[in-house]
Amino acid sequence: MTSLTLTRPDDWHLHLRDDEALAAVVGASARQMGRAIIMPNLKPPVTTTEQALAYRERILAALPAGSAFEPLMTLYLTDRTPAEEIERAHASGLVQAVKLYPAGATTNSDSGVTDLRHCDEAIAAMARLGMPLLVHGEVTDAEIDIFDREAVFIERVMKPLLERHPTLRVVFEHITTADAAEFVTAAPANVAATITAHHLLYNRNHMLVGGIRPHYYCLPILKRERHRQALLAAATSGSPKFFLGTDSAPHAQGDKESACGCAGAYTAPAAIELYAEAFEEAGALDRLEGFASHFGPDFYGLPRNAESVTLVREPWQLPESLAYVGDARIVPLRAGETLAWKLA
Ligand SMILES: NC(=O)N[C@@H](CC(=O)O)C(=O)O
Ligand SMILES: [Zn+2]
Ligand SMILES: [Zn+2]
Repeated sequence: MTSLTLTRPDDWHLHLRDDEALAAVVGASARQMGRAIIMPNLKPPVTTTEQALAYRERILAALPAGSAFEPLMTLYLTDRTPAEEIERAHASGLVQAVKLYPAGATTNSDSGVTDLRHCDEAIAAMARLGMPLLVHGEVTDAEIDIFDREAVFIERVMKPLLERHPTLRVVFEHITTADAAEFVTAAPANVAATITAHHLLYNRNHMLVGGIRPHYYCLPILKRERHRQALLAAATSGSPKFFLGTDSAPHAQGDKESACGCAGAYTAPAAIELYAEAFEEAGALDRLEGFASHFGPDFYGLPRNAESVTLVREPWQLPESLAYVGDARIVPLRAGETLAWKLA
């Protein structure tokens, strides 16, 4: 196959940051994606509808001229989010979902939830309104090994949550383990998952063998090869429960290449190309469109995009780095390397 035309994809999990960083990165996603679910982990986090709508305006203002990219906004759930805030968010028509970060789980998650039982009223409102809860699924207990945090989360948090709120629509974000893929597959239709391109392409050896590669460090951390294989099988299965979410998470080069480097892989500049590479490896390029362009809007109850995009088999080199904030640069995943597919 030398070219592949598909309905324009959407990104159901994206970090765009704010201010200068937003201006530097938004164009990369807008070039590829029709819409994206925008993560609310700013500093301070986006916890109210008013903040989400103001953030949306800043995103729209930062878009390249003529772009039709649509930011779909989210609220950051805290221990104190009132049910009325969920109702306001839903009524706005512009806030699509609410994000659960366990406190301390990842970048800018200090205001995250300490105990989900504090959020029962907000979550009951979401279940009633059909608003999805997007979950960063890792426990944060110091004694749990970083490679086990997702699997333990399923038992300790995800299962009890769905027992208390069986009709809640849940997206298990950026899944990284066979355990999560199996859990989502077995769950009822109100439970789905996003999968990143980097978790489909890489295992922990890519990050750690022959030297530590900070641009492969993200959360949840890359796992063993058998988990990557399970994710690839889920993504290419044709199941509508699994759809595209890049988790493209920009950090300045110096914040990644550091003695204490930030978590997050910047994949937006070549997102669909990276997914195409993963699907091709699995011999499933014909399943890419469902995963990238159909199942996400179907789950969110939104129309599929009307436009299409074309990928061509044409080797091209990703830049070593790109302009970011001030003098700082940002290093995209696979910087300086050659990719097989190119968005026409
Ligand atoms: N994925 C990451 O490693 N980092 C994300 C946060 C997140 O999605 O957990 C970020 O905001 O930098
Ligand atoms: Zn996350
Ligand atoms: Zn994320």
